[in-house]
Amino acid sequence: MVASTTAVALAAVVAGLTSASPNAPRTKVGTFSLPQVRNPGFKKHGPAQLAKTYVKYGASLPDGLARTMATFNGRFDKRDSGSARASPEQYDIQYLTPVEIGTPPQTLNLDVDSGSSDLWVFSTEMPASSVKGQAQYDPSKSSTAKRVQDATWNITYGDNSYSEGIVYKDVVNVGGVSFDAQAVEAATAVSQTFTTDANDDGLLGLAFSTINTVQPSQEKTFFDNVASELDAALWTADLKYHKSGCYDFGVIDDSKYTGQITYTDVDSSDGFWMFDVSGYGIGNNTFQSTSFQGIADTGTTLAMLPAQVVKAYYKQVRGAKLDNSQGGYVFPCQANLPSFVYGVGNARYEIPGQYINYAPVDNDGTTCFGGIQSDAGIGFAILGDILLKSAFVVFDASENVPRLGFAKK
Ligand SMILES: O=C(c1ccc(-c2ccco2)nc1O)N(Cc1ccccn1)C1CC1
Repeated sequence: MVASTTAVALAAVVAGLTSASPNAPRTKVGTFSLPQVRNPGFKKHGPAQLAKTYVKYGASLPDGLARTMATFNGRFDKRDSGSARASPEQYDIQYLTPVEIGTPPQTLNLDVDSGSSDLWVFSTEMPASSVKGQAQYDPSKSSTAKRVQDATWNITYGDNSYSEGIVYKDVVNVGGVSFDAQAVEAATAVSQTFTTDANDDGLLGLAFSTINTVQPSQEKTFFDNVASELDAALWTADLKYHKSGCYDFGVIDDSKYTGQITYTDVDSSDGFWMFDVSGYGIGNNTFQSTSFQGIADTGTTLAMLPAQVVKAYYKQVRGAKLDNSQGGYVFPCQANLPSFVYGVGNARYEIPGQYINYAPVDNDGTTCFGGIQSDAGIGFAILGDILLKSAFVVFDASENVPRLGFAKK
């Protein structure tokens, strides 16, 4: 998570889930074929398959089988998937997604962040002076909130923003997918960068639970808690340039991308969705097959790439310069920016030059800040929103080795 400067958010509207009415008139369809696709989330389970057969033919379950199924406390009940809107703040600094917490539900707009693993929220447990317009989680108004005694958390992000607090377990619903004992990390203090972002009510971390900061007992991310109930243990990000996108859970919506999804293995040993970028290209110049490690981070606004790559990019931009007072490369706002191509395996994905003109740094819009900046000092590249919004991205934890999928759209 590293948002950058000023932010004015759009009100987030929950993307309603629609489904065809079961009583819709049946039209004669003649013949149709349903290509069989492997369900990536299918888990072989003999008793469940046998139980489904008994239920399908209306037979009652034999006692032993009924007991076996009962031990799975509904784990084999209706499978699940969900969809939640991701609304951009000004300059797409970050995307906010409505999340319902507690009973009755309290809706907070959270920054879905694949670069961190804490679900933390502005709360009534923090001083009023730190709250400037954000919605606050009030556990005293939730009949299902339970304090996790002696649990605390604190997290510092790459832009030196930080937050800390205490922990409750409560019901959390994201786009229709619900978990009834999610660790909700109620802030007791946040840095000024969070206080000044009036529309961001907290973060929903979707990196790996190994870097969750709750102590003394680490907590699981929302995704890790619901993964076993989803039709497939994956979620997808369809972020867009200057308009609302969508996070889906448990399903790959084939209407949201074109062509094939290219998958690449993830090294989650640092807790991030880290993978190998296979190379890069600038505009129509030859693709450079020089690979580097990067993480897919929906919570970081910009694309932080190896210094040599960034230098080569801005060499193609007349008037571009590294301005340390601004904290990175700037250029004349009228500059005609080349596109940037990144490789995943043999696939190539293009970021239009327009996406790389991030925002003006001055009031008269003369000088603009680049959407591609150097990853110097971080230790790996960060493929943030500037880059992710040019693709449909699958965060897939359905197999032993997690993987990322990228597709054009
Ligand atoms: O802000 C974070 C970030 C996220 C989570 C944690 C963390 C510490 C403990 C648990 O999670 N620490 C970070 O620093 N960026 C982005 C970034 C950008 C620029 C410089 C450094 N980083 C992590 C994803 C890479």
